[in-house]
Amino acid sequence: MLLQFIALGLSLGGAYALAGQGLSLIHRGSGVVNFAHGAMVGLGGYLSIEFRESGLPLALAAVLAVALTALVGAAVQHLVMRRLRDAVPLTRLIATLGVMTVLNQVMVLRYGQDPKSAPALLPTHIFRIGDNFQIGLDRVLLTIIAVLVTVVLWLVYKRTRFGLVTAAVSENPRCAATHGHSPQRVALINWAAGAGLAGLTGVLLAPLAFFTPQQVVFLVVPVLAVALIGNFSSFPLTLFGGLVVGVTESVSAYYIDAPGWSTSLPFLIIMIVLILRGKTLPPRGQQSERLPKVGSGRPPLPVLVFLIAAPALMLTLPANWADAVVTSALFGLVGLSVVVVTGYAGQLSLAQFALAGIGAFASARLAATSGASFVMSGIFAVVVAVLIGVVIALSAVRTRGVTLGIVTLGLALAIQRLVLENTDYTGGLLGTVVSPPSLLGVDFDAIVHPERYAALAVAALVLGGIVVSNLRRGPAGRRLLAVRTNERAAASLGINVAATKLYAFAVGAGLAGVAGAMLAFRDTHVNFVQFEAFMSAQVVVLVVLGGAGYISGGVAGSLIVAGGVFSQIGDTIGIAEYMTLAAGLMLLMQLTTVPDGMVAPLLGPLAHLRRRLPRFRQRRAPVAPPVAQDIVTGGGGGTLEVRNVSARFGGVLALDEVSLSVQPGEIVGLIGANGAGKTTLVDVVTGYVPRYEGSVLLSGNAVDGLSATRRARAGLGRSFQSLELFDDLTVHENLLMASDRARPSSHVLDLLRPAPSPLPPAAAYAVRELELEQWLDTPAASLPAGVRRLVAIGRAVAAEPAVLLLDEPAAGLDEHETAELGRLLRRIAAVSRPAMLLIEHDMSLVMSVCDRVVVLDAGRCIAEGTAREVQNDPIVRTAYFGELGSATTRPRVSERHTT
Ligand SMILES: Nc1ncnc2c1ncn2[C@@H]1O[C@H](COP(=O)(O)OP(=O)(O)OP(=O)(O)O)[C@@H](O)[C@H]1O
Repeated sequence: MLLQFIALGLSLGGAYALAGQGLSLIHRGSGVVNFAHGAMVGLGGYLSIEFRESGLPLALAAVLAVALTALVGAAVQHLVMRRLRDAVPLTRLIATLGVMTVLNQVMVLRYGQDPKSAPALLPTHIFRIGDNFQIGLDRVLLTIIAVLVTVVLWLVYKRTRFGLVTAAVSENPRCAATHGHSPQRVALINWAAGAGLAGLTGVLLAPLAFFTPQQVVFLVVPVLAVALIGNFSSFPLTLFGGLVVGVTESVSAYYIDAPGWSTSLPFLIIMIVLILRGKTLPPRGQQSERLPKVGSGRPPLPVLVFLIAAPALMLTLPANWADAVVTSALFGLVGLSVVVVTGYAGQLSLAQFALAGIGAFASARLAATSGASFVMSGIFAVVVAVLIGVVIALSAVRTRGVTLGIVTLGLALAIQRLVLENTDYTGGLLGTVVSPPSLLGVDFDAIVHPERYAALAVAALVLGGIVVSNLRRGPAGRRLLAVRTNERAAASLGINVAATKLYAFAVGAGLAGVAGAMLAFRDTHVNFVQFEAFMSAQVVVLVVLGGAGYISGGVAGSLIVAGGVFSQIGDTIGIAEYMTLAAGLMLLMQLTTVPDGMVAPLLGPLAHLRRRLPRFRQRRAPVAPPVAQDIVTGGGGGTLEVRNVSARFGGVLALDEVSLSVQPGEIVGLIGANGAGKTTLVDVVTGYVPRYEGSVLLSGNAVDGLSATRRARAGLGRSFQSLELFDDLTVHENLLMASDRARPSSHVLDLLRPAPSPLPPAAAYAVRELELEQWLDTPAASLPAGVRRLVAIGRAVAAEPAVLLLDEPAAGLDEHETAELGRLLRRIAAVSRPAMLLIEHDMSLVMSVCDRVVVLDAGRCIAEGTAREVQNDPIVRTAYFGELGSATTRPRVSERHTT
């Protein structure tokens, strides 16, 4: 019997492998992870069914279906992806969600929701071995076709010129273009080939399975898992991955009775591997992705007035409109959760509607089993949704970007299949029966009083909006934006990146939980199938369409949702069923024209107007009076001691037994040629290179083993050679980040009322000394290069660290600015007395401010002394000033002292 399941798994695995190869081709040729791949498989299958039904011969129907799907793939590349070629991977991923929506809706409209299957295409002769084993020839052939396609692809991409050109384009499109290869042509061919393979998978699967438009789009989940095993590049590994996933799925169906486990298990295993393989902080040089612009979180006055009056207005609505308002308002709440998680914290979550499903499940089950009230059930929904949200967020701690999207979509599907579709848990086929809700003695039965329920839903949305607005304007929101913009810089200021992500998911899950509970109590028989994973992807599509960085963007998108307000309008003119299709198409157009969302062009000028009107000018606390004595380090200056530190990257020994110490109030220069190991030393000291030998001590206490965040909190401050400013934040906010410290209570209080944030004295001092006053309200992304550098220094100083490590702070500064910087460093050393390590190539600055200088060469410390001693040291002159040949064979300073 087990053998039978393995054989069935191999044929399923063949289909996964075939589709997985297509997904990999698209990624190879264009760098896009195509979330619409399942929909393309469905398209191929449905087309073959349609052609067969229209009387075309079997083979012709199959060939036409594959060719048309390939054409659709080429069209997606030509019409959408080509225009997004310079967009970040996340935007391109969201575009494929738009394509998924469009194809899904085309299938729904053309073929309906009922399951469909095709007549046999391949020979169906049955092989039997004994009583317990039988398999159809068509299934065997499916696996053989997958193997043959893999071999052909391997040969084409390894041995042909086209394969080489694709490899070159995927490695470096610009460089390939300069050699006369068109990246767009390569992408077009690979999209057509990849979609064609998806179509072929659909054609071969359609006779073996029943297709529904909703289910078939989620074939993308196992196929993504398969492509991940092949790392989106290796054909043999993708084949192997397909067969393994297919067999695991089939065999787990043999061993596990509970529904959903067989399809969820392989994916869950891969998720765990992905999460374990990930890193808590991205590596040096990894650029943060530019995400959509973020609004100020302040609602314009007329909108505020309308929102407060809105619940009262809802009481006058007729029943069908009230229903539409409930749908839009509650989707709006889930939309707000996407604004928090994706817009503010920059984490792509495709599981937000699944979290609403969890909220619905928890509240309805509690009410049904214990008779708990509507309010109690709602509170329980929030608690459970937050807990599950935090579990989902654990994946965001170690994965990011596209991978996180894959992981969260897989988890949404697992929640759907394991919990929400399991009738053992959900109260049988009738669903969970709950009593109509009432609040403060008022009946809110959505069937008897739909207008009251609409008022309640809108009130919940308004409250949700206020919570998100408070979040955006307070320190907690700044931390989310800091993490979204630059995780490394956030950690350098003591922000706990992992906790911040968990917090964003928790707040988002809370909002989604409320929406879920209210969606549940809308009916007396709660059916959880409405919370399918497809809707999680749909919510992201709608919110990105509206504007993921704006509260109004999250709400605007929800107006278009099926059954929502625009559907109701569409109903009156007979176009309601086309609304979701329209939303998908609009998203594809919007991403190429207004990538920040539909509300952005509206809110931009409003914000500009607000800045110009004195009454509404940004209300931020004034900069503190400029008194030098104000700069006080938290615990006074500290001592830095580096003992015999060695660090390597693969075969490169970047640091070789380096030892040095810096005393409170002392400025030590660290000089050396490019690649000498200076930045690596700063990375080691501040926790960015966690693996090293030797020891780092802060004021006598070893900090080895502590994370970058904990070292920053202990008093180790730094600046970055690449600055790593929070580009989405203003200069003022960048400086505030240095002093914001999250208290446990502030995580909740900030949601109720954002705390005022005056600039701390050290930051105010840096602002004055570095002449940054006029730039305080400018977003860091819009600053001139020199000012950016000054802000980076100001931010490091504003954190009032006990030890301050500055990595080439003067690079790019003019003479006047460098002199200012020198003066500032000396005054900080004299007044607040941190130990300062200054990496600098500008020797005049080093000579003028440093008490001592340490010279690194090829990872070794070769000299140490006063600036003048070092400058006159013949070994240093050889190694650094390049008077003679290489000095890599020179003894390190400790050896010189002992000889
Ligand atoms: N993440 C990494 N992976 C592999 N090698 C690395 C990595 N980071 C640094 N290196 C190598 O370690 C050595 C030291 O590099 P490091 O950037 O610390 O030098 P540096 O003195 O700061 O140079 P520069 O003045 O150019 O910044 C170099 O050979 C570099 O190529």
